[in-house]
Amino acid sequence: MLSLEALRGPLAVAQHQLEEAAARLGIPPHVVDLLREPERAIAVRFPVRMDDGSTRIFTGYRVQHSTARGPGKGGLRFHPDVTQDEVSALAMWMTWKCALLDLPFGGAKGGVICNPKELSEGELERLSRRFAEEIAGLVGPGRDIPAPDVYTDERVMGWMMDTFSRMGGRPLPESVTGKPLALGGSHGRSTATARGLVETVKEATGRLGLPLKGARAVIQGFGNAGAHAARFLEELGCRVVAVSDSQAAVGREDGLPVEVLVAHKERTGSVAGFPGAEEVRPPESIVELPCEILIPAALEGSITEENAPRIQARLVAEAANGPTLPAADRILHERGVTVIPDILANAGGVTVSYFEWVQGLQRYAWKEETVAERLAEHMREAFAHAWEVARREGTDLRTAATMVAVSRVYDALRWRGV
Ligand SMILES: NC(=O)C1=CN([C@@H]2O[C@H](COP(=O)(O)OP(=O)(O)OC[C@H]3O[C@@H](n4cnc5c(N)ncnc54)[C@H](O)[C@@H]3O)[C@@H](O)[C@H]2O)C=CC1
Ligand SMILES: O=C(O)CCC(=O)C(=O)O
Repeated sequence: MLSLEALRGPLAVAQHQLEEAAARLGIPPHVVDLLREPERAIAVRFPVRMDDGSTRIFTGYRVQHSTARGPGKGGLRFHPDVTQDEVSALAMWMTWKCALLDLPFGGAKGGVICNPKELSEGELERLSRRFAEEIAGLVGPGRDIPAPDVYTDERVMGWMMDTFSRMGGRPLPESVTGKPLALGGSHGRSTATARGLVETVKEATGRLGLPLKGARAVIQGFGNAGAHAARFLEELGCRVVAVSDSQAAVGREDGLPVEVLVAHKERTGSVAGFPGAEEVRPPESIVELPCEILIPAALEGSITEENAPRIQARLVAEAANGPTLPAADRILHERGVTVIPDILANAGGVTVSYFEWVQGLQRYAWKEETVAERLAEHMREAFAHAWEVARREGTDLRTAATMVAVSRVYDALRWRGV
């Protein structure tokens, strides 16, 4: 058994979380053994013609961790550091997230090793379409439904849906979620992760007696999840005192004006050099700044045993998947810092993806208010359930949320005869 401090790789972290929950639930060893590794995984290597006439070879993965509760569901990441180990962990977290929210999905995830910032739009389109063709045998509306994740967006989802539809010989809006509205996307999907996150922050701060008005928020990662979270927290009266992206971190004691900062990032490609803000150095130390609410919204492993003792926030809401390593989790729990775990805090994205899939199957679009109301209701219910289990079992919220999820997956496996 590895010590908590040695658990750093995403799959080892996810397996540890599973084992912790399974031990408390008394799940039989063969079921834990089954769930420790993905059900199905493919690695593909494929050529893409570049604008200069050369051909480059890319590697990508699609991993289905579990389809016990329904078709695989999960995002697709384009990033230079993607590994099969990472994608497998992300797929396992998708299984728990969908089970916790009681969505009729299993868990899956995909990734392509590439740096989309260095690709032209044409190269990105050819890469997306070719990757879609390579994984088409494994995915599909009733088997596994991709969605956006880090450095992928509605454009990429549109190209993938078009590729699947051409291959299937008919429009297949239900094959991908996070699509543009014009292709059957859902109202509210682009802001869903952040809306869901903020709903859990409201639930947690209410129970902790922490007023949101005037609360200081620090956000690591200023993309889809992080920037929208900043917007919604500002609307609730929080001061967003620091944010970071892959290039820099900036802060301002009286609060950064979020809309102006978003426009600056759109114009320059980074939050770096935002007028009137101070630079935070090194950027990763942003998680240690004084604040009430810390939102990791970038990549895995940013909260470690080294920085956890210096974290000043009272509440950590994980927009990112896997940002807190197990040794850091223990330190934060002992220090009385509440962590809303990824599988709960960022589940708004997949919840609205589920709504989008249902709308695609029904060929019937819901109104924006319907999506918003149902999302808030799902998030509040999942939060209340995890909170209640944490109190009853005397655990942190991550263990409680994972216990709820693992017991639901176990239930499905038992009824399937496993
Ligand atoms: N987009 C979605 O619906 C969902 C996203 N998530 C998770 O949220 C996290 C962020 O995803 P998105 O916002 O969708 O991606 P995105 O591609 O829109 O944004 C990622 C942001 O993180 C920043 N970043 C990258 N490396 C960084 C670093 N080392 N330090 C600080 N910032 C860094 C980038 O500059 C960018 O601003 C990921 O962990 C993802 O898995 C979770 C659930 C749903
Ligand atoms: O919307 C989805 O299907 C999945 C989003 C995702 O990848 C995640 O929740 O980590």
